[in-house]
Amino acid sequence: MMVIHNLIAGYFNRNVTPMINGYIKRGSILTVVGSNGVGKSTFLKTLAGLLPPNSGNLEFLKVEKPRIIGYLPQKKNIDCYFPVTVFDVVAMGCWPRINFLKRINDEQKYLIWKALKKVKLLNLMHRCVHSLSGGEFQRMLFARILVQQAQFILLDEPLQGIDQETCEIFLSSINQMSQYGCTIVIVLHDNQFASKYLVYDTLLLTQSNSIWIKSKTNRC
Ligand SMILES: Nc1ncnc2c1ncn2[C@@H]1O[C@H](COP(=O)(O)OP(=O)(O)OP(=O)(O)O)[C@@H](O)[C@H]1O
Repeated sequence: MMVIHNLIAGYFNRNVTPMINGYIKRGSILTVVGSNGVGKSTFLKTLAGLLPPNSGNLEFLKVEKPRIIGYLPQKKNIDCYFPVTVFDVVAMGCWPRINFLKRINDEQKYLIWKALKKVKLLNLMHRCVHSLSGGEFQRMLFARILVQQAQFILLDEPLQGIDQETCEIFLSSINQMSQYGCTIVIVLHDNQFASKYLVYDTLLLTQSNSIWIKSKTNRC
């Protein structure tokens, strides 16, 4: 379980989010919603450890501290012109598990292949990432998450620019990962669609307040 205590996320000394208190149970799904600019991505980056909290703290119960955190950023935060292929980007999901000097083994290659198949990108695996469409790019990032097999997964608008069929594939994979015990936090603009596939709690952020809405289903 992650405990969030009096957390204010922001940049340098500029506070962005309101004060947030709550906890995220292992194996649960939390959606983060709110209007543009309210601090959803900033909150996610703070959970990922990419930004230090401006105040308050985040704490994992010791036994549950995840070794690997999976993070799917928004496309605008990624350099799409870096000369790498789709396979290379998805293979980065293996990096936390392999020695820097070692090559990817057959088991890991199979994992990458399975992830690319799941998101329907097998035919584009040797393409340079700068030539992908927005939706293909998002599918590639999701495949990397699948390969990572992290216990704590943070997804920043994973459904952005994705067609309905692919949304269903993503949401059912997210569901499966949570059933295997992964804890998942997802920033969404519209969580109505997701509610058809997932059972989740919601953190609603406003300029002045944060409201933690518990799921009606008692899942944990
Ligand atoms: N690197 C940064 N440095 C300073 N301020 C930033 C930085 N990134 C974002 N901000 C500001 O922080 C605020 C919250 O941004 P954030 O991206 O977290 O909002 P959001 O709720 O995810 O918005 P959206 O729904 O538009 O994606 C905005 O006012 C934004 O301009």
